[in-house]
Amino acid sequence: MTDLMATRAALRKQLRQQRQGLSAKQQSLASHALLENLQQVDAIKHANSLAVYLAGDGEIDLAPLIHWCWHEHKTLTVPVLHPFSKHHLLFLRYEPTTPMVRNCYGIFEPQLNVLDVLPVAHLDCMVLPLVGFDDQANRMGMGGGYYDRTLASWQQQRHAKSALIGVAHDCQKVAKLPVANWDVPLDQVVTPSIIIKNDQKDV
Ligand SMILES: Nc1nc2c(c(=O)[nH]1)N(C=O)[C@@H](CNc1ccc(C(=O)N[C@@H](CCC(=O)O)C(=O)O)cc1)CN2
Ligand SMILES: Nc1ncnc2c1ncn2[C@@H]1O[C@H](COP(=O)(O)OP(=O)(O)OP(=O)(O)O)[C@@H](O)[C@H]1O
Repeated sequence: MTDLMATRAALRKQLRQQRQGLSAKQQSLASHALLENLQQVDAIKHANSLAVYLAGDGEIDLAPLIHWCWHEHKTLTVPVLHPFSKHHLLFLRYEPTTPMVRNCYGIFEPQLNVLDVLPVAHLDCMVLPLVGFDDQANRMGMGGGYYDRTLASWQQQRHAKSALIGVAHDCQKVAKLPVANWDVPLDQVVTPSIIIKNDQKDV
């Protein structure tokens, strides 16, 4: 393992422990405050189709956002582990009645049905969970490279107005994240108390 990967792995472990240590009350307050901030973001307001996620591991809960999006008749998708292509994700339509199963990590995902797969190029906005971030909008995830691979292909196909928004608890912020050359920077990072815009991008 390179020094960079070892540093990232140590930081990942520490930040995951931090978010796992939040109480149910802190989680609930955070998820509602996050919704208030996300509702200020143009890319969320104007998106017709979004990718979200179903929280586990102390991740900030998107349930309030999900219910608001359904109320607004936005199309939602969530990630599903690809059945054949290792470390790749599919994005499947997610509605209140969608039959759900647990994947090998214990995370709920829609039961696989090819008719429900939405190509990533069709998504207006991707809201992804962060393990860590910095004020340059660099990201670190769970380390499986699932979002890295998804974002590499999304980057090539995305339409001009699409947006990449990372969300996290405030305690996931670090001064400077060691970045890898395959990392795709976020357009914005939103937490319960801050909205960081990436200066390098026109958002
Ligand atoms: N809510 C949510 N859904 C998501 C992701 C995510 O980060 N959050 N993913 C984002 O990528 C994908 C799943 N990726 C994951 C990658 C690693 C682990 C994990 O717990 N790894 C264990 C090792 C497990 C093992 O070896 O089998 C660990 O690190 O402790 C979980 C999910 C797709 N869905
Ligand atoms: N575009 C890509 N194609 C193939 N492999 C990749 C790509 N991007 C990343 N990887 C691999 O995936 C792993 C991801 O490690 P990294 O530290 O970037 O995780 P991460 O930032 O937590 O990402 P993720 O949220 O996607 O899990 C690395 O081993 C890397 O070699």
